[in-house]
Amino acid sequence: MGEVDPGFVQAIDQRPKLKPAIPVDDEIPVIDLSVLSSSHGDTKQLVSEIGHACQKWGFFQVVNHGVPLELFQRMEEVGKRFFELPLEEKKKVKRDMVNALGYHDGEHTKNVRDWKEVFDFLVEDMTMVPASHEPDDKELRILTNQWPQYPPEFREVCQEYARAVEKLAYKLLGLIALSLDQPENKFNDFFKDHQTSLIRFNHYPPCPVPHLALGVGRHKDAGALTVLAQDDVGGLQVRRKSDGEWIPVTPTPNAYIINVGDMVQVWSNDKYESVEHRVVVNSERERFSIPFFFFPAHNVMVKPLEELLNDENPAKYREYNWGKFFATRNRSDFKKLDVENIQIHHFRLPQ
Ligand SMILES: O=C(O)CCC(=O)C(=O)O
Ligand SMILES: [Fe+2]
Repeated sequence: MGEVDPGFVQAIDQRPKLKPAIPVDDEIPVIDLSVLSSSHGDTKQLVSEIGHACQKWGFFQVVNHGVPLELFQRMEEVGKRFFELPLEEKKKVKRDMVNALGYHDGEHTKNVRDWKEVFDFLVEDMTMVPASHEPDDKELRILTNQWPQYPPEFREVCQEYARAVEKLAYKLLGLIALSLDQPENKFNDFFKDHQTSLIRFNHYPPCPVPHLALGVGRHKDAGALTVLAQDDVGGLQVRRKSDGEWIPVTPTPNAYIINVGDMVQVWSNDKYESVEHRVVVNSERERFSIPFFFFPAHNVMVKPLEELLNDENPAKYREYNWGKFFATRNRSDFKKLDVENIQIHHFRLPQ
C-alpha cells in the first residue's frame, strides 16, 4: 500500500467494486422544474413526480432549477482556487473542535478517514448552536464563519451563491410538503430564523488506492434536504432501496442532485427514507462537489407530522432536538470514537 495512511482504509465489506461497473438499468430520476417559473404552470404533475422519487429512491436530480449557471461556475472557480493554495495558507482557516467551520482535511465517516478536503461555511453567519452535545447542557454559543484571504472574491461569491441555492431549497421543501398533502409552507418556520444550514466545498484528490478508500464513506444526511452540485467526474453512489446495490449518480450538466435527509424521514414517519450514499474516488482525476445542507434552527424539535398519524400509522419516532443531534454528529465527524455515530434509529419507538 506504499505511503497510504491505514486510517483511510475501509473494512473489506465497505470497499468499492470499481470494475466492472454495474450496468445502470434504473437511474435516479431527472425532474424538470421549469413549470415553477412559468406564470400558469400546473405543479400537480411535478409534485407527484417528486413524491414518487422520494419514495422510490430518496434521491432525484433537478434541471431548470433557477440557479444561474454563471453563478455556479464562479462558485466552483473560487473553490478550486482555494484548494490550490499551499496547505499552510488553507490551515489559517482550519476547523477545530471549537469552531466547526472552515477548512478540514481529516474528516471521518463511520470512523474511517475520508479521501477529501473540505471547506464549510454557514448560510447565516453568527448562528446559535448548543455549546456541547451533552443533553443537560443548556448553554448556547455563536458559530462564526472563517473566510480565507485568497482568492479575494471568495466570501462575496459564496454569499451570493448561498442566497440562490437557499431559494431552490425552499422551493423543494415546499414541493415535498405538498407531496405529503401538507400546505406548501408547512416546514418554513423551522428555517426562517436562525437556520443552521451549511454549504461545503468538497475536493477529492486523485487517490492511489481507490479500491481501498472512499471519498466519503457510506452515510445518511442528517438535515431536511441536501442540494448538491457535482462536476463531470462522477463518483457519488446511492444505495438502491430495492436491493441495496450501489448505483452511480450520472453527472447531468447543470443539474442539482437532491436527497431527502433524516429529518424528512422523521416528519414523513418513514414514508420517505433518507438513503445511504457514498463517494468513490479514482486514481486519475480530482473531483469537486458543493452540497448545501438545509438545516433548521437549533431549537427545532423533530417529530413525525401529527397530520399523517392515525391508528394504522402511529408515530415511529420520539421527538429529538436538532441542535443536540447536530452537535453529537459533529463530534464523531472529527475524530474516532468508540460509540456509533448518532442516528435517527436511536429515537425509534417500539411498534
Ligand atoms: O460529493 C458528493 O457527491 C456527495 C458528498 C456527500 O454526500 C456529503 O458531503 O454529504
Ligand atoms: Fe451526504
